[in-house]
Amino acid sequence: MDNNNNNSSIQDSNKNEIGGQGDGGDDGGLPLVQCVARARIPTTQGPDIFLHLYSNNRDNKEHLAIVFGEDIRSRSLFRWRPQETQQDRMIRGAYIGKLYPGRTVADEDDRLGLALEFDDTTGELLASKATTWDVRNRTLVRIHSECYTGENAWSARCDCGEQFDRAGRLIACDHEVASGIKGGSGHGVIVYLRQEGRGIGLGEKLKAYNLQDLGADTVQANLMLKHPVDARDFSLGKAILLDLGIGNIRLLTNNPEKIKQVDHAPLLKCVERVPMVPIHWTNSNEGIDSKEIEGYLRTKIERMGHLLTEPLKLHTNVQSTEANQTQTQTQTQKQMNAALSSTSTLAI
Ligand SMILES: Nc1nc2c(ncn2[C@@H]2O[C@H](COP(=O)(O)OP(=O)(O)OP(=O)(O)O)[C@@H](O)[C@H]2O)c(=O)[nH]1
Ligand SMILES: [Zn+2]
Repeated sequence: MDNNNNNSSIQDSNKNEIGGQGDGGDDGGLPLVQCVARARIPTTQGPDIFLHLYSNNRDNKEHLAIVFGEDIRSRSLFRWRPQETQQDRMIRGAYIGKLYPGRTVADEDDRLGLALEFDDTTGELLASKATTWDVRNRTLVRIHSECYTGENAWSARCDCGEQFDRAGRLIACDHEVASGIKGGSGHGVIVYLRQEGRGIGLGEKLKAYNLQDLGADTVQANLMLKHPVDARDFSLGKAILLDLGIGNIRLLTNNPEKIKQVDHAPLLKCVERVPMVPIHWTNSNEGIDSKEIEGYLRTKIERMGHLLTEPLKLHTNVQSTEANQTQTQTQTQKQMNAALSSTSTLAI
């Protein structure tokens, strides 16, 4: 295909900075997302991944998609833009195959013998089986919420960093022997949403941690700070998945609310839940082991309905822990209520 001609015939496409969703179907009120740039990242773990950076019309945060599989293509990234050159497209990451020194054409990969095709009128990528992941495939997906402490500060208060690593390993492998889980065989997506602290931000999460050290659980701490238990919104994640041409999700989660929220019929369907069992539960020599994480998991199971069925191996006896917790929490609640009503020191 002569891509320069193609370019001139699609001047009307992509008039807006922010593009449409997925295969162009009804987006049912989802935010508009636009993949701004994509690049190949060779990893220390094995496979190359393709990092996608998104803008959107809901917030000004840089949400990300970590894509395993070169053929999972962002529709908004690949769509032809008026007047752009093949070099522009390669720089944005809208190329097939791999870049190499001296490459001049984005839409064709001579080495693979493959070429992308586009609608002459709209500039939309025409997804063919040879070049593009099929929207009907069941795709392993993790929708991950940012957690600075768990990902960068070696926190043993939560398992976010561990879950992030594990999601990548599961997507890369065919089959995880220890759990029997069928992997993604190199195809899948980790959507990385910038909703730190279940949406309350890092500063507020740190305050919540101090309340937890004073005896509150994660749910109580959020409520004491006058935040919802979970302030997250997964609609940006859905819009990103649709933009990537994903239709059937095998969702890595224990969170029933996430399963409910991710469905967006008829375009996006959670066809399977793949459990995220803490590594320490299956191998006591590995994974995070701390009394804080046990409290965190306990609260998830007992107060947030997370689908974790393994018995908790608490550092202390379950019943006495519950009794102690109730006592401490009552005390803390009283102290906190008093503090909240009499002074502004804990006000947000
Ligand atoms: N407010 C608050 N946020 C937390 C706390 N611990 C972890 N987080 C945040 O929780 C988010 C991770 O969500 P989780 O509820 O742990 O897990 P999930 O993603 O809902 O569920 P899974 O898919 O099963 O992992 C990240 O944004 C973390 O920053 C906490 O104690 N308080
Ligand atoms: Zn975390």
